[in-house]
This record gives sequence, structure tokens and C-alpha cells, in this order.
Amino acid sequence: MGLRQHDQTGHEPRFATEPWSATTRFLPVAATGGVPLMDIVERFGTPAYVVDEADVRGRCHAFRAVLPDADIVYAAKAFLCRAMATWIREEKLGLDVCSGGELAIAESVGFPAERIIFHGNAKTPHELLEAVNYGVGRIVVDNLAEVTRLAMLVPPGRRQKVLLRVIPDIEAGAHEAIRTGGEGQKFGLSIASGDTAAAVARVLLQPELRLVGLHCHLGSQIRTAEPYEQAARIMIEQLAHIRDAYGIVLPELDLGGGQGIAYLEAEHGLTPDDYARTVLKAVEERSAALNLPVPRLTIEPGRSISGPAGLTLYRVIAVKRSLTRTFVAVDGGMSDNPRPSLYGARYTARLIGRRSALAPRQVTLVGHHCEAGDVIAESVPLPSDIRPGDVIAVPATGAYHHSMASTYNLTGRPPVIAVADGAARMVVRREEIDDLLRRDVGL
Ligand SMILES: Cc1ncc(COP(=O)(O)O)c(C=O)c1O
Ligand SMILES: N[C@@H](CCCC[NH3+])C(=O)O
Repeated sequence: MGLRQHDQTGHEPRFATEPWSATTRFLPVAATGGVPLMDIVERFGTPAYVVDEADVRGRCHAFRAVLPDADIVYAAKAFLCRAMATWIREEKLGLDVCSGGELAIAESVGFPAERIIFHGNAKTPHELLEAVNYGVGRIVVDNLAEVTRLAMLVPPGRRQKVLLRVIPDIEAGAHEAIRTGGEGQKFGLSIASGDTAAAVARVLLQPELRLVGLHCHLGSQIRTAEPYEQAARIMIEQLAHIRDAYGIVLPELDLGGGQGIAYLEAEHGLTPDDYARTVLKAVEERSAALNLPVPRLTIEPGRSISGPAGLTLYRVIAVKRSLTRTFVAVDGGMSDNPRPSLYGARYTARLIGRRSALAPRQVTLVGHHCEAGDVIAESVPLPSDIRPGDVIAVPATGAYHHSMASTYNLTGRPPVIAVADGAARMVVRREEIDDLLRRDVGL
């Protein structure tokens, strides 16, 4: 979802779905959603997360179009609620879940179990049991101990399909905290240490488990295709090693997610086209070279499906001109967007609801939390008459915002408002003080 700038007619910005193109940008584009943002502010208040259903569905189609033979599995951790799980189910994608909570949402909308992949580096026995009982299609084994633990939970007469999560030893991702493809981080089985080989041997010894393939996930917010090309080659080589060592050809290869998006106007995301072209070529070439059948591919995009489809609306509470900077403080902050403080993530923002003839000036958009680091965006150009009561929209907040929101300073989490066909509806309600107090059982 892009934000249309104020047009010459002075109309309020409306929702606008950006088609996938060579780049993903927040440039003026034709309005399609038809919901004025100020209507949402008036009906639902601020702060509020807004998600454009058509945009989400369009991004699902875009991946499906370029990878018609692959399983496209949406990574729920990016953004999940019942509405989102329903759209993903209707779009016939799979769902990657990594907790009992995410699985419960999937179950609550009747998400087909076979299309679910269950992840996690420390799945509890209870979570494993829930996953097995629901009949999830694949469980991704992350460590050696999990093999027997899982096998013991599978009911007699059933065989649980598993993938092994392998460390391809590739460094990719926008920040150290979201790089998961190298040695020395907590996810997956090392090839170099022999853990991958040991895990294959262990799984093959368990009649309750059926090893169907390998998985890797390099990291997140990767904006070029090269790391995926490398990963595809390394993973195909691992499939060939397994064939040579055990005489079995594993039919599936899951390359995880991580496709990057644009957060700023000057940035480019990794398009499904570029991603698919590079990965398919690498998989086909390397398979042919090693005399392996081309495996069935799975990918797990999260951010690139929900991220650009969302934005956050805030109300300006205070404007402070210090000696060095102008601070624009809004009614949300690090509780609804922890990404700047966790990963140094950068955002842009727009004034909506009124036009200003004044030239923009660079401001620092900050939240209301009791932390000096509670910054939503640095150096944002906003009109110099920005004032309390104004409404600000921050684009590209559809992934890892709602799902990572906290109640810091006992702030209730914002609602999620879905827009579709010119109408807005609340799909997750605002967290009220009563919700926060309900958990506190007192003395
Ligand atoms: C196993 C796995 N798959 C998929 C994803 C989705 O990543 P992204 O939202 O960057 O596409 C993640 C998160 O990084 C992950 O851990
Ligand atoms: N939470 C991270 C992405 C982590 C992906 C999960 N492995 C972010 O907001 O960028």
C-alpha cells in the first residue's frame, strides 16, 4: 500500500495499491482502495494499524505467478490475525507458524493442516504435540534432541513429515539480529560440525518420521537475489550428499523467506520476479550438474507479503524545537514499532488530513514512551507548520509491527483496521486499559 501525496485538487490521500514493478516505492499511484485515511482516524482513533486486503492478496498472487510449481508459504510471524489467516487460506498459500499461539489462530480459521509448516528452535513438547495432533504438513527439525522428542509424540500408525533446518553458512539480512544463515547463530543444524549428517541419520532411524527435505532461512530484509542463489546451490549439494550417503533422494527444498521491501522512497525491494528467476536458475542448474531431480520448492515470504500492505496512523501530540532538532511527538512509538530501536530500521512519514503550503523541514518523529531511544523516524520531511492534532501516516508497517507490539508503559496495542472495496472494518480491536488490568491478579 503506497501513500498518495496530496494531489493538485487538495483531496485527502486515499489508499493506493502499488503493483509489483521493478521497484517497490511510495510514489504517487492511482487510488484503488477508496478509503480516506481521515475516515479511519475519525472512526477508529489513533494510533491504528491499517492493512489493505487487496494489496496482501495481490502480493500472494505475485509470488504464485512467478513460482507456479512451488509452495508459497506465508510466514505468520510477520503479521497474523484471523482475518490475515483467512486471506492466506483463501489465496491457497501455506502458513509457516512458529508457536502454539500462531498455530491456534490458524486452527481457529480452519486453516488446512497439510499446508502448515511448524518452525522453532525451542519448540516445547506441548507445541510439538499440538502440531502433530492438528496434523501439520511439515515440522522443521532444528536440533538433534528434537528428533526423538518428536518421534515419541507421533501416534501409532502415523508418520510425521519433517524437514531439517540446515545452516548454509551465508551472511545475509539487514541487521545482525535478523541474520540466520551463518554459523554462530541459534537456528538450524551446522553442516560443518556434522550435525546435519547426524540429524539425517537419526530421522531415518525413526519409523514415525518421514524425512521429505531440507530447509534453510538466510535472514530477513534481503534486497538482492545473490544470497539466495548461493543458498540454492549449497542446499542442492546437501541433497546430493544425502543421496550419495544414504541412497535416498529427498523430494523437497524449502528456501525460507527474507525477501526485502522498500521502507523509504529511494529504496528498492527484491521483487518476486528477480527472486524467482535467480533461484529457479540456480536450483535447475545445480540439480542437473549433480544428476538430481529438481526438488519441489517451498518459499516462506513474510515481510514481502504483509509489509508494504500496512501503514500506521498517529496523532501529533507535541512539537518541540530544540537547539539541534525539531521533535514531532505522536501518540504511539516503540510499543507499536520496536524496529528502529531493535534494528536501526528507517521509516518515512506523511502529514495527512490537511494540506500545508509551507516547505517541509526535517524533523525527528518520536513516540510517547519513557525512553530517549523511542524514535519512529529520523530526518522526516514534514511541513514546517506541523502542529498538535495533525495526523501522520507511516507506510510499510504491515510486517513485524502488530506482531511485535508490546504494552510498554502499559500502553494498549493499536487496533488493526482492514480496508477493502472502499470500506474499512476493524479486524483486531484496540487493547484497552481493562485488557491490561485483567491479567494483573493483584495481591
Ligand atoms: C523460518 C523463517 N521463514 C520465514 C521467515 C520470514 O521472513 P521474512 O518476513 O523476512 O520474509 C522467517 C523470519 O525471518 C523465518 O524465521
Ligand atoms: N523481526 C524482524 C524480522 C525477524 C524475522 C524472523 N526470523 C524484523 O522486524 O525485521
